[in-house]
Amino acid sequence: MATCILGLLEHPEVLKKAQMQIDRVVKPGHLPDLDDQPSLPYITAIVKEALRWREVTPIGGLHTLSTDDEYKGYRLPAGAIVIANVWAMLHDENVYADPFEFNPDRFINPETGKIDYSRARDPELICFGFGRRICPGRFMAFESLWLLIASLIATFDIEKAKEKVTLPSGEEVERTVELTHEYESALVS
Ligand code: HEM
Repeated sequence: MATCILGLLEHPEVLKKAQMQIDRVVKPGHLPDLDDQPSLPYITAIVKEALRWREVTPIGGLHTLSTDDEYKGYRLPAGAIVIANVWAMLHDENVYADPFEFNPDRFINPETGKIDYSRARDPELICFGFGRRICPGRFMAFESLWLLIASLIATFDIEKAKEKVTLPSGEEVERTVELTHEYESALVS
């Protein structure tokens, strides 16, 4: 959620586009629900991009090999610890153009406006781990995030917090609070 708010804070045009899609699809006075998901691909793209851009588990889970293995000519003995570099996979510029940009449009086909993973791989295939020990909570996690983010976008504007400051000259000015790791944002209903 925090990642998503940060991305929307830095990209007001993404927030506007998402709000316009919600306004077109969801009846006035209602919040988006999971039945609306197929008609709200831009919200889905925002959630996917949040999961990719600042992934929750950059090095996934640690696993131990139960038998000897080989990968690209490297011998991997039983007992070795294997760590999947999820961060590198989700920031590979061969798969995600401009990987450090928060850009949900990478998952949208410009012609159809629908979700399209042919230009950028679905981050869900990576960020929840792999194989037998893949995250069993991934469906619940994705749907909950989707509902939260869709509801947030439907009901609030997200802007940088503003503060009033008195300069040494006595003049009062309004400035935006800068983004740091302790960033602040303002939700405006
Ligand atoms: C955005 C949210 C989440 C992310 C990014 C995430 C990611 C992950 C990752 C990367 C693993 C390790 C997979 C591996 O070892 O290869 C994992 C394991 C696990 N996750 Fe999640 N998870 C999320 C939410 C949840 C939720 C909501 C639940 C439960 C309701 C959950 C339950 C579990 C459990 C039980 C494991 C251990 C599975 C095992 O070792 O067999 N996760 N998760």
